[in-house]
Amino acid sequence: MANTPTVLITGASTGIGATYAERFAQRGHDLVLVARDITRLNALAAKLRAAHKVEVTALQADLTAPSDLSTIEERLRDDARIGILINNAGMAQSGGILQQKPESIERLIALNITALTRLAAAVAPRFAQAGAGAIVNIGSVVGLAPEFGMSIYGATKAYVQFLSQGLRVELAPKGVYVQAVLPAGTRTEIWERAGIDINTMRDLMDVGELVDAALVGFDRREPVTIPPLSDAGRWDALEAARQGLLSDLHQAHAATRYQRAA
Ligand SMILES: NC(=O)C1=CN([C@@H]2O[C@H](COP(=O)(O)OP(=O)(O)OC[C@H]3O[C@@H](n4cnc5c(N)ncnc54)[C@H](OP(=O)(O)O)[C@@H]3O)[C@@H](O)[C@H]2O)C=CC1
Ligand SMILES: CC(=O)[C@H](N)C(=O)O
Repeated sequence: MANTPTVLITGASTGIGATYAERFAQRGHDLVLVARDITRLNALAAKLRAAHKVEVTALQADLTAPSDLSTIEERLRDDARIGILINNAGMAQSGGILQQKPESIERLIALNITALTRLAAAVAPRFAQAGAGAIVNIGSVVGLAPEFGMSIYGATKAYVQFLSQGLRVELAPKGVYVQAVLPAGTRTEIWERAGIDINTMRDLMDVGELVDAALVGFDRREPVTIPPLSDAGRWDALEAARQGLLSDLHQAHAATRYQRAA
């Protein structure tokens, strides 16, 4: 695989995805940009070609639409130049489960879970075969916090984190790098799209700062990168507690505390 492989970025028309596109173009990577708004994608592609002399392909796709998703899967399977997947496209919802309609739940899961998983699964065999490649999945700190009251969105992001950690276990021995990035609130259009007034949000991170931090983690080959977390030991402690709990599970018998007194 090339030293500067082509990067396929989903949700690249704005926000975190568009910023990844700029940063990878600055590094000299050719790009494949995916989103629904082809006008915005074409404008970004033209700007990046002119500024950085890289090849940029814009692909219009609604990743919740089965035929569009299949097209992007095919591209990931077949285009051997693509060596990095930034699985970024995602959406949020305002409110908890009592506020959601079946269609909006369906769409959220289709984009945040199904599309992200299928794209990773499409590219993984080729990367594993090549013994190289990187899959970056954008989760959220909301996936760590059921307390935030965004249960469905948070659950999709907890899934992204679990999937990323699992894929790392499966694919790292085959030379494939998998990173989960967990941003906290970041200044992008996601808030407005979810019907949340951005002016009600305090302390949002600038999107450039977020992506630059995520790329520090990428360059270090971190499994999980949490840009707003100062003390890395906090994450390590959480992981150690989880591992400790696993080692205390005994499958053959219910724990004594669940056994009825005879
Ligand atoms: N901003 C934040 O506070 C945080 C964001 N995140 C995560 O980061 C990721 C990016 O978010 P952010 O940049 O903020 O969001 P934005 O809303 O700014 O951008 C979302 C991107 O995804 C694309 N997109 C949305 N729906 C679809 C679809 N059905 N098919 C294809 N592309 C789609 C949009 O393009 P188009 O409309 O052209 O299709 C756009 O390019 C998401 O996964 C989000 O959950 C995580 C934590 C915090
Ligand atoms: C809307 C949100 O909650 C945000 N995208 C996040 O994940 O923090």
